[in-house]
Amino acid sequence: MTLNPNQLDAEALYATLLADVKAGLAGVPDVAIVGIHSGGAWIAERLAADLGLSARCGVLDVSFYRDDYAKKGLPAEVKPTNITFDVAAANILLVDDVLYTGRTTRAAINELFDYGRPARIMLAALVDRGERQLPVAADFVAGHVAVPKGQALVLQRADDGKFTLTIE
Ligand SMILES: O=P(O)(O)OC[C@H]1O[C@H](OP(=O)(O)OP(=O)(O)O)[C@H](O)[C@@H]1O
Ligand SMILES: O=c1cc[nH]c(=O)[nH]1
Repeated sequence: MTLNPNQLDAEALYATLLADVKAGLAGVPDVAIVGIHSGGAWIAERLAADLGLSARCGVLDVSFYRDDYAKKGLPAEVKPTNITFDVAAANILLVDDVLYTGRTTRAAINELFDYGRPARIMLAALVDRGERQLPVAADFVAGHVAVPKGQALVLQRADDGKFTLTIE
C-alpha cells in the first residue's frame, strides 16, 4: 500500500504488519524475533508480545557493524545488543521501523551471524521508503511512502506503548 506522507497512521500500520507476520509465520518452527534499536526494537517487542514469543525476542544495536563506523565512530548512545536465544537453526524475524537504503539491514545480518548460523532470516518493516542502495527486500511491510531526501521518518512510542510516525 502506498501511503500519503501527510497521513501516516502508525497504529494502523502496526495492525497490518502484525496480521501479515502472523499469517506468514504460521507453521514456521523455532521462530525468534530481533528488533533493531531503537524503533525496530519497540516494534519487535510488541510483535513478540502479540505473538506469544516474548521469551524469544532480542535487540540489536548495529553501531559497531555500520559500514561508516570507521569514519563516524559511535553515536552518543549505544544500547547493548541482547540475544538470549540460540541463533543457530532459528528462523529469525528481523524487525526495523523504516527500510531505506538497506545498509542497516546489512549491518544487522552481519551482527546476527556472529551469534550463529540461523536457518533463515526474514525481514519485517513498518514502512519502506524505497531508494535502496543494496539488494535488500522486506518479507513483510505494512506500507510504502516516498520521503524527500534529507528528511527522516521518525517513529515514537508513547508511555501507553502506542506508536506515532512523523516526517522530520
Ligand atoms: O535502510 P537504512 O538506510 O539503513 O535506514 C533505515 C534505518 O534508519 C533509521 O535508523 P537511524 O540510523 O536513523 O537510527 P534510529 O533508529 O536510532 O533513529 C531507521 O530506524 C532504520 O533503522
Ligand atoms: O552501515 C550503515 C547503516 C546505516 N547507514 C549507513 O550509511 N551505513
